[in-house]
Amino acid sequence: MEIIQTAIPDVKIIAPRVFKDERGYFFESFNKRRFTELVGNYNFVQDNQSQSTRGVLRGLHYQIGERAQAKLVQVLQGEVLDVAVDIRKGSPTFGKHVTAVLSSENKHQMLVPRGFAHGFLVLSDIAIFSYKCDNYYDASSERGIIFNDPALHLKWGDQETFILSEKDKMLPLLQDADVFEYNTL
Ligand SMILES: Cc1cn([C@H]2C[C@H](O)[C@@H](COP(=O)(O)OP(=O)(O)O[C@H]3O[C@H](C)C(=O)[C@H](O)[C@H]3O)O2)c(=O)[nH]c1=O
Repeated sequence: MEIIQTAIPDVKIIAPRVFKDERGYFFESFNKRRFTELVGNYNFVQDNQSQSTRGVLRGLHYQIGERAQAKLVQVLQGEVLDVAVDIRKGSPTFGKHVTAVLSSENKHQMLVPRGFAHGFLVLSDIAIFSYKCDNYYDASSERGIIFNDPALHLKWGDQETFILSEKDKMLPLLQDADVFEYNTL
């Protein structure tokens, strides 16, 4: 398992060690001891999975306050452009983002810490997205930021149109969104 640093120190890309043979491949998709050693001590309590078609954009989402979630995200089928935005007021990288192509091919995972908004755009016909959360879902704590907020300077590839939920179409700009205090996380 190799850890790839990103432009935001707390956001990590994890490249698992893949064993290939004539049958196919094997890799440890999560190993608590190794993960704690190389990334940090997370108590993941909930696994989520979603399936989406090409052009679907889910996000930018997060849970606020005590119900904030760190996420370890991966793609089981297909390919996505994954985005994490730092929304920790006081952070030296506030408003900055990390993007990474995650796919069933590269098997890369991204650790999205608490205090970040997260989203992804599906680049393949179908994508199955699977991720661990270190806090339970709480609908009342759900917040979001509109994916094309000009202040974020996000580049979603050459996609012209996006498929969003009605909820995601109405998300606020970062300037109007609930954010985190850097020194409370
Ligand atoms: C997130 C979540 C949702 N739900 C229910 C609530 C809705 O009735 C239904 C679909 O939820 P939603 O449209 O919010 O699903 P996504 O758009 O994939 O949301 C996720 O997408 C982005 C990329 C994220 O990072 C978040 O983890 C999460 O917000 O599942 C649950 O029952 N439990 C959950 O943990």
